Amino acid sequence: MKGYLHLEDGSVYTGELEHGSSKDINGEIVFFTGMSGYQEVLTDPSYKNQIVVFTYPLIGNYGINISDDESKKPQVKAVVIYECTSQYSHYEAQYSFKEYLEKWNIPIIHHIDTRAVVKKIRNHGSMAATITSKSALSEKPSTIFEDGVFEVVSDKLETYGNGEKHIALVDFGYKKSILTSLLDRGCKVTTVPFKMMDQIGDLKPDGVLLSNGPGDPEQLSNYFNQIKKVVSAYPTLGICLGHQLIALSFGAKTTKLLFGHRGANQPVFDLKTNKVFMTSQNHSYVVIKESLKDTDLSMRFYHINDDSIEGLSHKSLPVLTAQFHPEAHPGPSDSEWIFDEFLELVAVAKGDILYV
Ligand SMILES: NC(=O)CC[C@H](N)C(=O)O
Repeated sequence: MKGYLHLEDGSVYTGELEHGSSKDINGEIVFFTGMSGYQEVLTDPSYKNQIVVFTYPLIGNYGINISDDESKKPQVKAVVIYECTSQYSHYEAQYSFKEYLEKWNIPIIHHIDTRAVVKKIRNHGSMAATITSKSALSEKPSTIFEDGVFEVVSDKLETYGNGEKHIALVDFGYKKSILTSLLDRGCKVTTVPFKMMDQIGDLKPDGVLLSNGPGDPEQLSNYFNQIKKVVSAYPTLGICLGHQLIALSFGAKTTKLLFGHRGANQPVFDLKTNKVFMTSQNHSYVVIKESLKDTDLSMRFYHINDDSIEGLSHKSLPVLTAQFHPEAHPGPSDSEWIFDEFLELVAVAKGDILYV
């Protein structure tokens, strides 16, 4: 069926719509630049309710398997691609890209000029978009988006592994790879829905990890006091949304980037080692540098392309934060050592080692 992608600025792109429902699909449109990793992107809860444009022009060629999901189902609202192949080839693949999204009733609009769409987003900023079978709309795409974070979080605590170090993983929509990164390092992990953070004390964890998650971190302002208490009490790692929430809870401010960082080759500078490494990223919001001035936080990492903050440390507490994704999936594993550094902070606090 012929389909149309309408952007907030009035531009319209024509393509082929697969499994579009009679309802128009509305959401924030963002783009991902990695050449592979589409399955992880589809299932990353941080993309909840977003319409994702894949810049790589051929999507689906290695199908969808049962092990690379980052959560139990696709989270994106819709996808925009150039060519979507049904002919996949991979020994682990179980479905084609189309079959998988059809199963979950998620629309694909393909044969869209994705280069033109991405250029538009880069100049204008991420916008609201509507995908529909109608060539003209009576109203502009709505800029009111659902608060995804309340939809992606489980309602109970769950414990995995039986390692010696016990980590409370505060769930704002965590990616499975964050959990496996801790389990692979011999930790016992209890996932704690953010609404149940008051139960962390009972767990007596050795450390806390604040996860990634969708939406504007400011929407969680009711939790800032509680987050500050938790972070002040345990060695902590914050990843992406978790990093932003730590910054806000300690008095810094965040803002929205023009079009965000979403891809697998984002270069980051580490002020501690004076080294650059490649990272996987997926975020729109960033911590404002000047807002750190009156806080006890300082910049540890920054993005080489636009100088934005990519991670923080605390002047006296064992706290480390990363705006990028050390668990990768998709993307390079160059920053996996962030988990090791966090577990060293945990070991020092436990008295297992003297200092990092
Ligand atoms: N991956 C994430 O945790 C994303 C954080 C936040 N939702 C943002 O877009 O900036």
